[in-house]
Amino acid sequence: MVTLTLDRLSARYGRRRILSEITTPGFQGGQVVAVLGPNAAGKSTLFRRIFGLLDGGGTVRIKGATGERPVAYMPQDTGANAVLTVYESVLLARMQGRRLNVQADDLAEVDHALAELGIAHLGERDIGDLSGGQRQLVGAAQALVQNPEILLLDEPTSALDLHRQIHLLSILRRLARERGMLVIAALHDLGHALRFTDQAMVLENGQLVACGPTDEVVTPELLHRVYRVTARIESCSKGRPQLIVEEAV
Ligand SMILES: Nc1ncnc2c1ncn2[C@@H]1O[C@H](COP(=O)(O)OP(=O)(O)OP(=O)(O)O)[C@@H](O)[C@H]1O
Repeated sequence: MVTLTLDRLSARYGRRRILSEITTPGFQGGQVVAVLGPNAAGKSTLFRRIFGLLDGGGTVRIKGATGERPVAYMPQDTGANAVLTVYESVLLARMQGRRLNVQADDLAEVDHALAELGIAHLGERDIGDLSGGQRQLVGAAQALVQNPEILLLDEPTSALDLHRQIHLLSILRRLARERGMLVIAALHDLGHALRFTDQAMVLENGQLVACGPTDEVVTPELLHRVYRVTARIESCSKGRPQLIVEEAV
């Protein structure tokens, strides 16, 4: 099973230090990990640093990976400059790092990802013509078809309507369990974090201020201290945690 551990991980933009010595326990395949924290806390920077797009001190330790490219990354802004159809863009993501020798199973994976995410009908559309939410789902499909062992998703639900938020997070949690994939997702919706993630790491000003099981990390005290809101957490009739936010302080 794949594990990912961060050891005193730092990152800078120019001379400005953004992340300061982030150290985590080993996150294991099969888990969904939330990366939480207010705006500008350093969540996107952390993803870029883990994916190797930024330099800095410390180590990203990946153990137990079987493939050559174990990590896939879906950035916050998936962009849409390429003149490609949705289908072509997802197929291209599938073929990353390999010669463009498309096999039947590559096409089947693309078909499956588009269908699972509910965007098969968009296959022939140019990606530049999509809505923000449609583009975000295409970004998720591009990441999923790579069959990564570790999947980094930077705010994958930020442009989605409520149904699609729940749908995507449910798929991610199921795939984590089924494939033994480690999913790490930045989320602003702490209710979703409580419902769909196993572990949470909380960043504030580039520092890791809390890390552990999500229901132990996301507490009224943390919400007050880090997010500056008063809130309470209750159980709904189905026993799921419900976050009730009262006011900004
Ligand atoms: N390319 C860049 N060059 C210089 N500074 C940057 C760059 N990208 C981000 N920053 C700065 O790094 C800090 C952390 O930004 P980052 O995007 O990692 O935060 P975030 O937690 O993802 O925020 P948000 O929730 O708003 O998306 C911010 O102060 C931001 O202004």
